[in-house]
Amino acid sequence: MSGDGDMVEIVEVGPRDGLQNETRAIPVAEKVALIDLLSEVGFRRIEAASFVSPRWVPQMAGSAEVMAGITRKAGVRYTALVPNLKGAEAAVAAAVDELAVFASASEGFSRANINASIDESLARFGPVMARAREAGLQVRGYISCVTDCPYDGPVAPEAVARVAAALFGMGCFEVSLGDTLGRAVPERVDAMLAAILDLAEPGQLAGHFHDTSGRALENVEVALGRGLRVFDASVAGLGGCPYAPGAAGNLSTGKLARFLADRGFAHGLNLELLQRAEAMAVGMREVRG
Ligand SMILES: CC(C)(COP(=O)([O-])OP(=O)([O-])OC[C@H]1O[C@@H](n2cnc3c(N)ncnc32)[C@H](O)[C@@H]1OP(=O)([O-])[O-])[C@@H](O)C(=O)NCCC(=O)NCCSC(=O)C[C@@](C)(O)CC(=O)[O-]
Repeated sequence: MSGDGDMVEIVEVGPRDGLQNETRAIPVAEKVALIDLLSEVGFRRIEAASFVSPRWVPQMAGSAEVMAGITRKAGVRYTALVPNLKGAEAAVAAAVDELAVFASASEGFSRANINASIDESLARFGPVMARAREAGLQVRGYISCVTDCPYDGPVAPEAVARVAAALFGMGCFEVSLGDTLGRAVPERVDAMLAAILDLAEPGQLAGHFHDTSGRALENVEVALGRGLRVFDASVAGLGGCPYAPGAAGNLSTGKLARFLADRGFAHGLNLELLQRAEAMAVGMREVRG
């Protein structure tokens, strides 16, 4: 398809979704340096942190220090993931610009990732939404395992639609649809999107594809065809998920930007600066083994 100059927003999630999966702790100063460089690239949103239990995801401990250390660039929103009110309080105290809550379309992953059923997790988000409203912050919703779950197998589009309806119902301004395992095939992504688009506009959705099977760009293509214009990606393809065994990195930001440009979409990123950030991210991964 041809983009005819249409703008697509790439949300950079590497500092969170990428670095959360590295095997050894990365010093705050390195995270800050990466985010500061990414801030120059042209992103409107950078997912910089997550306020989750450090026992569950030790790699994200120090998120408050990261937020305090970065040099905020005008026009960039620095966002953070929160699983509950405790996380929301910490994120608000750290002056994040946008929150993200995360649920799963499958019970197995929900239990493994946040020690709660899907309904329990949704119930926890009520107080998060109230706190966000009080702080004047918008909240993004994530749904994991939108086609496949590492524990439960294939996931029905209706299961994803049910969680999406709940997230929109509580006030999320956008829902990001996550192929957590990176094994989604375009046909099933299309069927899933068809179900969600019965209850939401394309402009309320984002695509979040991991690239385990190397088909993330095909899935982006399907989503572009369905009208989506926001996609998450990770610098140098950092990433995975600590609670999704076998999941490889996120779709690489550079790969996505080139793919979009080739199809006539605008993305607003400075590719030279992105390459510098990619080199830094690759260096962080190599140094950390
Ligand atoms: C949800 C919990 C906390 C439940 O974990 P739990 O053990 O059931 O929670 P709990 O309420 O019993 O609390 C246990 C301890 O954690 C503390 N705690 C409780 N909440 C927080 C908090 N917010 N921040 C800091 N600490 C917290 C709490 O205070 C307590 O501390 P203790 O008294 O024992 O010292 C835990 O399971 C958790 O943090 N899970 C996060 C898992 C995670 O971050 N996974 C990766 C992100 S999701 C993802 O990557 C997918 C996505 C979004 O990218 C999209 C896709 O690709 O699919």
